[in-house]
Amino acid sequence: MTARPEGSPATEKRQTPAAGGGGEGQEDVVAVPLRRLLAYARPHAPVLALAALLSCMAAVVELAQPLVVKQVFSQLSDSRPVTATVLLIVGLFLAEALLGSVQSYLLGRIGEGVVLDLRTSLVRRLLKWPMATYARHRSGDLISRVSADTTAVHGALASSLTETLAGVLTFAGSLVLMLMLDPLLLGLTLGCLLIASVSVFTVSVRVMKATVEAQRAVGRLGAGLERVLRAIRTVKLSNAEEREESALISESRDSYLAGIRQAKLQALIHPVTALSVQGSLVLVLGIGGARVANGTMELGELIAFLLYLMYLAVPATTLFSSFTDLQAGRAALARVQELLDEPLETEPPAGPAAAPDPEPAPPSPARRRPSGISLHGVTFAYPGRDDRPTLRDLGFEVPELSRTALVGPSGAGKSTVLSLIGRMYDADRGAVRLLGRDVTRMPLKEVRDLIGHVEQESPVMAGTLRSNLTYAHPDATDAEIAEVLARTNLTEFADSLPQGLETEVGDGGILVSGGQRQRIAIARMLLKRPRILLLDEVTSQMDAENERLLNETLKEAAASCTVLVVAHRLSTIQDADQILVMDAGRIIQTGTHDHLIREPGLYAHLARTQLLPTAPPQPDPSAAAR
Ligand SMILES: Nc1ncnc2c1ncn2[C@@H]1O[C@H](COP(=O)(O)OP(=O)(O)OP(=O)(O)O)[C@@H](O)[C@H]1O
Repeated sequence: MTARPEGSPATEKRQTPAAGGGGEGQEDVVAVPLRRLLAYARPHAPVLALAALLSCMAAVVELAQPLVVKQVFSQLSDSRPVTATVLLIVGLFLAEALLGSVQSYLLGRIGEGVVLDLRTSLVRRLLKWPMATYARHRSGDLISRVSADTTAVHGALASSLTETLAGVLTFAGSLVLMLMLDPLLLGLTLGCLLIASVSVFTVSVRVMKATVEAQRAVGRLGAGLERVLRAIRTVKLSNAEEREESALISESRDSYLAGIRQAKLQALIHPVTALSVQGSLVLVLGIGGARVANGTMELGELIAFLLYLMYLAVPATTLFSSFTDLQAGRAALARVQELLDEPLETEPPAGPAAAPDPEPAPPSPARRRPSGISLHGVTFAYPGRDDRPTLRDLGFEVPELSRTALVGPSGAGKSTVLSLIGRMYDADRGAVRLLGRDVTRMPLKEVRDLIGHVEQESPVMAGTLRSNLTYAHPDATDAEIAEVLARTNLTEFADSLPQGLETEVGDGGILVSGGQRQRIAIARMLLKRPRILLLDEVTSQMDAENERLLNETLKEAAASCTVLVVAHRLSTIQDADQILVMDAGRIIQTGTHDHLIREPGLYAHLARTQLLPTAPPQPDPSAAAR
């Protein structure tokens, strides 16, 4: 498969506008509707209800306090004892503190629970996307959405939403009691708060935009870092550190600038709210004081009203700032939701196990055994390249328990054929069959259980040598491991490692050589004992001795499984049972090595260029076509 670093221009070109990770930032800010945010809190409804109940109780306790204070003033003016009433106030303070603390713990729990739910759903779905979807997203941005954006949702739910709930209760209660105390003073207070509300609403929309910009910039920073770290050798060998450094710093700066914009806007909210409350305080003091002086209002009433006004200040500030946090959380959830909405790999409809499909083409006279792998009329174009199919009406059969080689020039589509066999992609037309069954009618797990695919990049994952070897067969015994190590000439290597099989091989197999990496990847698939073994250019980094040994191993493997090997070096596949020659998405020649080197065509041409003995030179017929 042609190596395609994520985030390369080709993948960015196909990125949808809403994908969010790549150099966007100019598209409209999206936010999920509030009900969708609330839907995530639904599974925690019982705890939420308890928190709401405690909120109500705290609000009632808080709202009762000014009334009791008013009572103290009345008792004092009537020269009655106030001890019991003062004790009641202290009790109310303690009760409010206790209720507040339990409520805050419950809300924190709900927030964490929602984040856990979101991350669980994300992780479950992320690993089940079709390959084309991964190409549309950048890994670093995905990581940022799973970590940073879900945390922002936590902020919106745990603090904003729930603080809003508590704030609304105290706010509404205060308003009702203030109305009962003095409707005129309440009217003045509401006038001031209205001005604040309009300004806060205007600011909060801009805060949301700035938040989204900051989140996107963090996503791009993650994606950029991931891209650079993955290819750190190339970066160093290309002397590109400074270029990459300034690109990464520029992403950090974008995030910083958006963060500063956000901080500036949020900083406006507090003074606007405080000023409106202070403005109403001055008005109430002035007008209320005058009315107390002329005897139309009691001092206790004015003090109670002022206390309610102070109570109003806290929920008003909380409400206004929670509103902006809520907007930010909705925007973050939109980025998370976008990933959750991506479709998963398609499974066949559940039903009785599919019987082998009738083979459409009559078996070829040369076919001695049933097909291990067969492709019929397969046409396939990568997403976004519909006008240029990579495979065109391609067909071939690989008899079961045989060794077939697929050869052809670079870009002919060999790795793509292997991808279709493993259902990394589905054919646009035609059928891919494994052991007589259409892969699209088999459960994905079954397809992948049947197959052992050693990819061209022979990935070695961060972890120990043992974890790498047993990745596809976690229950492998030590004896089985020792056997495959011997078959892939890795025994000496494993013994030479400081902690043997338990030695860490580094992220991406950075601590092993290219040839060792390829042999580890092959050993991993041999340990799996698949019925179909696919090998994609897996000897490219091996020395001649290891290549010879591997060929022996593959010959042995063909006694128990069907082997399809993609190779550039024809010397490695001369004794294959069948050779398929591929060019521009089609099979153009089929036969054994001895047969093909005598036939004028691409194979003989390739053999000559690799200095293999051939029949007398023939013109290359495909050269004209290509
Ligand atoms: N994920 C992808 N998205 C889009 N195009 C792709 C993708 N992978 C491969 N291609 C394109 O499909 C064509 C065939 O690629 P493929 O990797 O199958 O060729 P190949 O014969 O295996 O080449 P090589 O011998 O160099 O590995 C190439 O033109 C390649 O650019």
